[in-house]
Amino acid sequence: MGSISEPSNASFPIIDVSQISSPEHQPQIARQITEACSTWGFLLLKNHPIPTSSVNHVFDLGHQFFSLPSSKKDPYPITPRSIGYIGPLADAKKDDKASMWFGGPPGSLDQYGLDLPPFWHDHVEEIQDFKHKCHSLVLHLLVCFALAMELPDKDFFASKHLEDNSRGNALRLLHYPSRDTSPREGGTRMGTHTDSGSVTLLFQRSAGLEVKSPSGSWVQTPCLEDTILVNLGDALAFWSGRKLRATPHRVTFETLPSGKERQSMAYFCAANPETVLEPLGGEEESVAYEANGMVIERGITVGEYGKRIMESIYGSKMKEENTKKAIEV
Ligand SMILES: O=C(O)CCC(=O)C(=O)O
Ligand SMILES: [Fe+2]
Repeated sequence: MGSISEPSNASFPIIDVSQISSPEHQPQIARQITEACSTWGFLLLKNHPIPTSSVNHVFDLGHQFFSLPSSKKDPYPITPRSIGYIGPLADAKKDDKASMWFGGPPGSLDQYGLDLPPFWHDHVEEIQDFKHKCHSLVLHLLVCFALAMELPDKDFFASKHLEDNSRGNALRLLHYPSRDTSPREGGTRMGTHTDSGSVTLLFQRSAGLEVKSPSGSWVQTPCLEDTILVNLGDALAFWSGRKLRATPHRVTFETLPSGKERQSMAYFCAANPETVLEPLGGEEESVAYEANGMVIERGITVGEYGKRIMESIYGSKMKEENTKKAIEV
């Protein structure tokens, strides 16, 4: 593996979104965000509207939860509704990280509380509130894309990302444990992948994520206090006619050695399942859009795309499962 550059704040896009709701400043912010998403497919938001206290609270809850003995977590494996836990070295790729998933529309954590490890029973409201704050910010970003792409309706993307969409929106708390000895030669913390949906918000407590830079080299993303890392998924990249990019990223033992712990949290937002993915701009693309070993075809729905990803990973029995789980666990 080649060496990984240190985070470079000089070239990595960092965008101030304090005025994202102001009609006067929105067009300029929209241009900056869209430019970053067309080149890097990643950016850091600073002065964003999600209170630091909310972010820290969910991080602290996550830390308490991940510190519990396995007996309090393992009996609640992730379910088809994308609610539940998966421990280190337990997913198909044996990645050395743990995840706690909170999938589904508002209310589903109340409705399917039995899927949750008991630790979370007293914290459902806080998690749902945090998901709601994340969703509101994603909607702002989606308006920015439509404005900068000069679509006739600035809500073109946002109106197709309902918060109560049954499949799309999930919060994932991640914990990369520290160990005295490396668990496996050649293993990964999180394998190279692109996200599948539309927009991901990533909160980090320390550095460790690597992304493919526009020049093709792997670089570490900067990790600055009170910022949110944003990246895009394949469905939106395809739908935008490839104006927006879904960029490969990963976490390796090289940048996050086994002796080092790391916590992050990702909010994944995907379009409503009935949304038809027809590339905007209308140009005929001779090169197929390939992502995570699958081709996305024109006219496919977000729901069908999700189903195919599931089937490609789990086989044809998994018809009604959620997309996120399939790609990211
Ligand atoms: O741990 C991280 O920071 C990356 C998480 C990620 O890429 C994902 O969950 O899809
Ligand atoms: Fe990811």
